[in-house]
Amino acid sequence: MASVELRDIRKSYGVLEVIHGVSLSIVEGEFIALVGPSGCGKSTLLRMIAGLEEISDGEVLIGGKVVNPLTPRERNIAMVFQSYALYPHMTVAENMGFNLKLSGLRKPEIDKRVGEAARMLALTELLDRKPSQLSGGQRQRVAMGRAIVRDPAVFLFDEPLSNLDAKLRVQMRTEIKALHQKVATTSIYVTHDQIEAMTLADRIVVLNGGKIEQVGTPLELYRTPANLFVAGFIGSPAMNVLDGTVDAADGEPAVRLSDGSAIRIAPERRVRPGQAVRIGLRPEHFVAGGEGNAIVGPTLLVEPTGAQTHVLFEFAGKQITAVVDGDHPARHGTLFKAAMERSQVYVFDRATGAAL
Ligand SMILES: Nc1ncnc2c1ncn2[C@@H]1O[C@H](COP(=O)(O)OP(=O)(O)OP(=O)(O)O)[C@@H](O)[C@H]1O
Repeated sequence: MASVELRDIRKSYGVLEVIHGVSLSIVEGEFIALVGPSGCGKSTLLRMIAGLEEISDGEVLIGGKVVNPLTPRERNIAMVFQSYALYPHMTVAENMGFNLKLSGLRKPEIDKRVGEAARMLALTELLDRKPSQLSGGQRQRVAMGRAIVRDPAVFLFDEPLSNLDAKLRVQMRTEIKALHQKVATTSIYVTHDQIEAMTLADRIVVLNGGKIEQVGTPLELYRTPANLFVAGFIGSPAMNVLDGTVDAADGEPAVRLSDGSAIRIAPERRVRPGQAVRIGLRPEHFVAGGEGNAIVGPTLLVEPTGAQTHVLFEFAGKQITAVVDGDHPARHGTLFKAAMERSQVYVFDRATGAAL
């Protein structure tokens, strides 16, 4: 287990800089998720920590020691990829122990470590099978087992679950979390799935265009996003965004929307009259049919998911999503009214996107 520190890391391919100075301190045993849209630099950053990609500028420290000149093997990290990269001609046990064999460990020690990891991952019964005789989830568990047996200082995961079907992803997510609770090895996990990041991580790093937008616990990012980008990225279904201008309604601070209606906002928002803003309304914060701070429009689509129903309705020329109780009687074509607490109306500067 070790701390990881990134100090003003940069990466350029030729003249093109794709990572623009990333600094981050990860404490021992922490589980960090790196999230962001495709091409934002998640994998590049992870590969630089792993030593698989040269660092153009800045320093990576593992356990307080600068590792820039070290090879991946010397960094004592283990990486789990999306493709399991198992050797097809070897058994599960041989796959898991292969790296230990390469590093000269004796057979009794290898067997002991493989046995322990197999127990932890429920692979004991499968140790004599070949990868072709395993399901996708089992293969991914073997790939994790191969990482665990090395007892590395840091685990790096690059979208390890993206080849699995939806149900298995959820199951494996739980297993990874349980595993981290057992072994508590410092982990850095790249995903573009914000639910995966929210459920697994102690802290999430939101990357955009090679820069960090915000670092925080899952709930910090959900409740107090630093800007519109983070607000739109964290939370599912995504936050609804409407343009407006800061005004007052009945003497209270409000945002006037394009259709002329006013949505009241919390008095502590740092806004000035006339300021061009965007408000953010989370689908799950709406109260269907509620009075007061509400928007109304025709229902376009009703999507039952079981416990909850997603209602898409039109307001001010935009499609708005509301999450309501599964038994809500919303119907296509009827008017849908959605109210919200003023404390739950997020406000962002329209020019900079910064939370106000
Ligand atoms: N070998 C390379 N040469 C030039 N540009 C590259 C190279 N590898 C990656 N890039 C660029 O660097 C940027 C970051 O890529 P990276 O693969 O790290 O993104 P990512 O966030 O992991 O994306 P995804 O979620 O799609 O895997 C992208 O703009 C990509 O086009």
